[in-house]
Amino acid sequence: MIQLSDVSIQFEEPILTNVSVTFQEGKIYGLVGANGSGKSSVLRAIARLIKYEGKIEVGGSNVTQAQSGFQKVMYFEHSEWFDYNLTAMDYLKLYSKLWKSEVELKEVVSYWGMEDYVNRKIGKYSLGMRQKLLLSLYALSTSRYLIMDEPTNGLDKDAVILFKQWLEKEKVSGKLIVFTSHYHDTIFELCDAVYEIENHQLNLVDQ
Ligand SMILES: Nc1ncnc2c1ncn2[C@@H]1O[C@H](COP(=O)(O)OP(=O)(O)OP(=O)(O)O)[C@@H](O)[C@H]1O
Repeated sequence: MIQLSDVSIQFEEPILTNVSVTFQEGKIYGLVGANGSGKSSVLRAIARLIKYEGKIEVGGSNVTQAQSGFQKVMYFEHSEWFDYNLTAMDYLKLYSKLWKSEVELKEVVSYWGMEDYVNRKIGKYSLGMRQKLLLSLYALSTSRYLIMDEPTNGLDKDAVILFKQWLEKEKVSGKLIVFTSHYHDTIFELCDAVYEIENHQLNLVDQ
């Protein structure tokens, strides 16, 4: 469970004001909103990367006080976070160790079709290639809480199909997934619930 209780986020302007919502394991949640409405900020708050007021509990533990230490949620915001001098294989090995993954690296590389470039430096990848690497890090994560910012960014249609298949498998295994995307993304078909950020609130959208 991820539970936001009376959460407010504010920069120069308010982003969220006194929002309470609960996300359950084994379900997929979508988050939409206008550009700049605060979608990424909500995910960053859940991942404890920014300050907020109120309480955010992940799996029952209180994370009101941002603390370093074990990162319970899996959040890799976007492919610009990669060090372009490293290779996909460097990251796959690192995440496999960090999350004590039992998934074979070979399987992940093959699922996302990264065989041809897995040992090349990330700086030479296209946007879609970097995004497949980013998604493959989620596939290695053993976290029950997958928080994703625009996961289909840069993917071609075949890769979107792979992503949808993978996401459904993760859901069936009991994971809780929250992702943001833009209004017309077909991945919202997979969601158990979609919320829209409007007027600093999270409003449930009729699907
Ligand atoms: N670290 C920060 N300091 C100050 N303002 C910030 C910071 N991060 C985000 N903002 C502001 O908060 C607002 C929400 O930004 P955020 O990136 O969460 O929106 P978003 O809904 O994800 O946008 P987009 O759809 O364009 O990706 C924006 O006005 C942005 O300028």
